[in-house]
Amino acid sequence: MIEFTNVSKKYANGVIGLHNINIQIESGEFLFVIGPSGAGKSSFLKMINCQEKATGGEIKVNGIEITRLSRFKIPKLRRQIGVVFQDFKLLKKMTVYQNVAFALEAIGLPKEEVRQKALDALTLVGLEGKLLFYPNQLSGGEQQRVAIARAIANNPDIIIADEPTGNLDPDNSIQIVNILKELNKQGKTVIMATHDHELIFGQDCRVVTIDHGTIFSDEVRGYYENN
Ligand SMILES: Nc1ncnc2c1ncn2[C@@H]1O[C@H](COP(=O)(O)OP(=O)(O)OP(=O)(O)O)[C@@H](O)[C@H]1O
Repeated sequence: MIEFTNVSKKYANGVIGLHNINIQIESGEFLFVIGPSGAGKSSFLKMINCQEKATGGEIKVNGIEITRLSRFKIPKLRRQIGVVFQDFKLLKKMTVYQNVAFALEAIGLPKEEVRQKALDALTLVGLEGKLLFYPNQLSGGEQQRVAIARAIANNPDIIIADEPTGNLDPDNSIQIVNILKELNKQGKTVIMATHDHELIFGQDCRVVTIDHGTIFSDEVRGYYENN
């Protein structure tokens, strides 16, 4: 479970990114986070893996209070959380396989486990036939699928996706959401920020709207039922 209690984020330059956020996200939920540009969606996601630290309030992830976590304990938290970004963040000089394997090697897994986990993750996203391709030989949708494989390869409980479809056309966007929904069916908590209202129409999921750094609405099935 992820639990925010009175969470605020004031950046060093004085800008308020988040103000008094209270929310509980159960394990196994699929949550869309929507809101206009600058609303605080990325700030909200960055709190969960300590990419940014809250300046007020408390955040618990699977029972652990993370706002005052020492920097030595952050890697352990991050191993529970897979992150997917809008711009894929793939390493250009590495193949599809190497991009996923590299992330697993970096946490010190043995070679055989790296191989198995990388192949399993790439198979799950349908890229087992493109292991030796380089990112610039792939479509945007395929590149994002590599990034998802990298995020899930070590079997995290939680997936955070910050505008993962922001650079993709509608068909590829749907495909990415379908992969995230499949991962959610397998038990993972998925939190996805998006600008794209069209994409979430008809999706039977909880939708949280953030505006001016606060939670403006939190609809368990509202979007689905009203649209
Ligand atoms: N590192 C930072 N330093 C200072 N201000 C920041 C920083 N990161 C974000 N902000 C500010 O915090 C507010 C919320 O930004 P955030 O990136 O969380 O919004 P967002 O909803 O994700 O926007 P977008 O949809 O455009 O990505 C904005 O006013 C932004 O300028």
